[in-house]
Amino acid sequence: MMLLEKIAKDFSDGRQIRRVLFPTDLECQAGELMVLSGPSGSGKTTLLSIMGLVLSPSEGRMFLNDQEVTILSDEEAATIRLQNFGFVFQQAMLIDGVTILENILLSFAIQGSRPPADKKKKAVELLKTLGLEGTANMQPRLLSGGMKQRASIARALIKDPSILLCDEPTSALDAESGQVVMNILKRIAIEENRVVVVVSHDARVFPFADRLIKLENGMIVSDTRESYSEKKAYSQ
Ligand SMILES: Nc1ncnc2c1ncn2[C@@H]1O[C@H](COP(=O)(O)OP(=O)(O)OP(=O)(O)O)[C@@H](O)[C@H]1O
Repeated sequence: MMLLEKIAKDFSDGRQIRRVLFPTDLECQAGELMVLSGPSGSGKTTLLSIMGLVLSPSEGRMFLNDQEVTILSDEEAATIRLQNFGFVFQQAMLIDGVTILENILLSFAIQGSRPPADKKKKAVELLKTLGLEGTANMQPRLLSGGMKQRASIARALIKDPSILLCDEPTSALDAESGQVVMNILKRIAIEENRVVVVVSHDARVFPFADRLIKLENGMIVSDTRESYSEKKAYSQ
């Protein structure tokens, strides 16, 4: 589904060029939860940003459903991104002053179009599946951190993306809310057959991983696909 071939990234500070991601091969499959872990500065967010077509690699090729996306113009890449990707961040980043439902449908407003009626229905259904029934007309400030994060997952899923990329989705949450969020992300991967990639340095999310990848100094140092899910779940 998503294939990275020798993807590398260099950053320049104007004087020096520094390689922060060394040539990386990676294939991401639908139907499993992939966790990218590693110490601070190891290149997790850089890799996730390249996967989400937010950042261009310095070298290598990337394919999405057999289409090479590394040769696309910025505009074409943006279209592919809108069609295929959903993003969840450390902070839910909901807009205050508008309701949860309006937050979920915001991308349609940004594009200048009215949300189609079926999307409103879908947003309400998503809220229900995510345990947020009854919150559609509430303001974000009335929700707990965990509820806000679940609303941000609904926002990411409204366009039915085949790939969901999450950067530290539990690190602002308490253990219990983090567990709820990880269970949801795992279900989204397995039952809805999507690619779900979670960047986290939090060992408590590792038991949820179907595939656990560790990065160190811009390199994948381990890639394990074993039944972490049967091990101890997210706990204190
Ligand atoms: N825009 C940029 N310009 C220059 N250097 C950058 C830029 N973005 C990231 N870096 C550097 O690239 C390296 C990898 O950063 P990255 O954010 O991918 O690591 P990370 O593993 O996600 O870290 P953390 O867990 O702290 O978020 C770091 O040394 C960082 O300073």
